[in-house]
Amino acid sequence: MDAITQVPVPTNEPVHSYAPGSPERTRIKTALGDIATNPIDIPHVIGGTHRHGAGDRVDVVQPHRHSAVLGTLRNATHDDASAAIEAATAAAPEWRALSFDDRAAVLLRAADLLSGPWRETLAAATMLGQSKSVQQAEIDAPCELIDFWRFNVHFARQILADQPISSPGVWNRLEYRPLEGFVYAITPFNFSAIAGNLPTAPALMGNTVVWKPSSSQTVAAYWTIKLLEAAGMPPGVINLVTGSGQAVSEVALSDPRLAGIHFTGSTRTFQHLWRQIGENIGNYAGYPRLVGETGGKDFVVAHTSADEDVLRTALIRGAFEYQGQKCSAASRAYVPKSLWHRMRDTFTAEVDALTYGDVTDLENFGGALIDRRAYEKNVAAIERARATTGVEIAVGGKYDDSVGYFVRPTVLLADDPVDEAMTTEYFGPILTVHVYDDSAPGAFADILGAVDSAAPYALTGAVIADDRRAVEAATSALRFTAGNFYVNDKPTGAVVGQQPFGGARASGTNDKAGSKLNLLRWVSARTIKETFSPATDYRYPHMGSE
Ligand SMILES: NC(=O)c1ccc[n+]([C@@H]2O[C@H](COP(=O)([O-])OP(=O)(O)OC[C@H]3O[C@@H](n4cnc5c(N)ncnc54)[C@H](O)[C@@H]3O)[C@@H](O)[C@H]2O)c1
Ligand SMILES: N[C@@H](CCC=O)C(=O)O
Repeated sequence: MDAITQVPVPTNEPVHSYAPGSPERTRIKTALGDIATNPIDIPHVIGGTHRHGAGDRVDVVQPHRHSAVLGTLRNATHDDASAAIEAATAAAPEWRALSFDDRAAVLLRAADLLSGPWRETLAAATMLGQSKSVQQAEIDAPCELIDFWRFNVHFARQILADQPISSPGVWNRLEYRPLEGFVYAITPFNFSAIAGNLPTAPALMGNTVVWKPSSSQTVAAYWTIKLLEAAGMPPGVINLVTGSGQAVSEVALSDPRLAGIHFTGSTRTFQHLWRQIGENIGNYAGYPRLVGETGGKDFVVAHTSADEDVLRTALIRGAFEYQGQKCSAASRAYVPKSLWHRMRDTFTAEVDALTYGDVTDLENFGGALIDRRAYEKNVAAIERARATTGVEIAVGGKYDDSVGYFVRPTVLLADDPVDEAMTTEYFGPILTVHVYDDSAPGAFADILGAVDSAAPYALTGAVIADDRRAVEAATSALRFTAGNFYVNDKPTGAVVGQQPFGGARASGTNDKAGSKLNLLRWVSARTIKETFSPATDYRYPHMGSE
């Protein structure tokens, strides 16, 4: 008989320190050596078969040492895309017929494997392939992905338990069916955890998936699918196709069976996909669910009462960890003049001292930008700032791509609160500060208005203030300016189960990855009403004669 089970109560995966002398430091060095010296011929994984398609070959390199090749992928062709969709379709009946517990067990086992023997493999692949410091890789590839897998199971169980009431003689039930068709997961370069979550969240809810990771993240993506196989994920449930995704979208977006897109990446790409789907809307069996978490121009606004050390730390960690390549990274700051005068020298000296370099040297704070395109975009932003009246480079502004795609942590000062540098996502280590005159009456309220209206995004933001009235004013004035709002903290580093993550406006559909809200997008509920004493006469009592 089927039991009503309870899934394990999740807790956040502890973050290892990798301090000198720690056992994890020894283990990660071994894993880094293994991955760096064994380049992979990366296959597509379709219906459980590892196959090398006929598409162009693309090298995946270490961004901080671009001569070092970690592997070679192939751009998926139309044939590869069709095969992946067919494999997902073929696997669907058996996968959705499995009990929730059976599906959940695959992800819980994957989480345990990642917490144990697979931990350093995924962390090292993320360090080398995406140029993350060991600390940044640790909070991503093992910890956040483990949390996604464990917490999603817990939240999914809550969804299944959410049932309607029943009146006497009736039993009402909600059946949480998977979507009819396949889900297309398209994932970004910057988080291996997001890459692992986007295909697995719909799979947990009973869907089968075509997964197209970012080319730059494909080494870690490959290890993720190997890990899922080791955890018992049946063939065809998640089908990995590599490369640019152009051909995959041409096939997937014109397939009537497309049931949903689970996307994280730039606003531009998501809008492109949305437009294509709009154009094809009459051709689908239903209305594809579109879930997209996209760009940001994330802010820190400081009040006159802000603690200088708190503000400095929030700015440095928020803007320059992972070279500013988090969608949540602080990239515009509003600092009162009275405070800026006191903190400028210490702040710029600390920024100047940040070390970016080869991430295998664990003493470094950060690494390089992901690729040449990102490097050139940030170099152009710096040179534009240098040439623009009213914009000053307070610190940084240097770059060098001879070995890796390195851009120094840079702080710009912009007189104009709507200068391009205050409104455009550069996705690199550039923080623009606007210093406002806090001696004028109503200055804080005015600056909150500027924060709200400057950029089209609404992803993350922070207020730094000790005066409670300022905290309240910012929380209220910026209600729609960020989907993740922080008080006296940096705007990055959301933890699954603690700060559900996502933003609105141009930043996405705000479906909060790693929460119940996201999982609900991957089910289509059926209401079942069963009547135990059905009516046998159509006439109502009021129809009787007096
Ligand atoms: N809001 C969030 O949760 C969040 C999280 C991480 C990153 N981001 C955003 O992601 C961006 C950086 O990531 P990126 O450079 O990987 O973004 P991107 O849009 O360039 O790429 C994202 C993914 O889309 C793929 N892609 C691009 N065109 C495609 C097409 N026509 N068909 C299929 N796939 C296609 C890419 O290959 C990649 O896998 C930033 O804007 C950042 O803010 C947002
Ligand atoms: N969830 C991450 C950001 C993900 C986007 O890149 C954070 O909160 O810093």
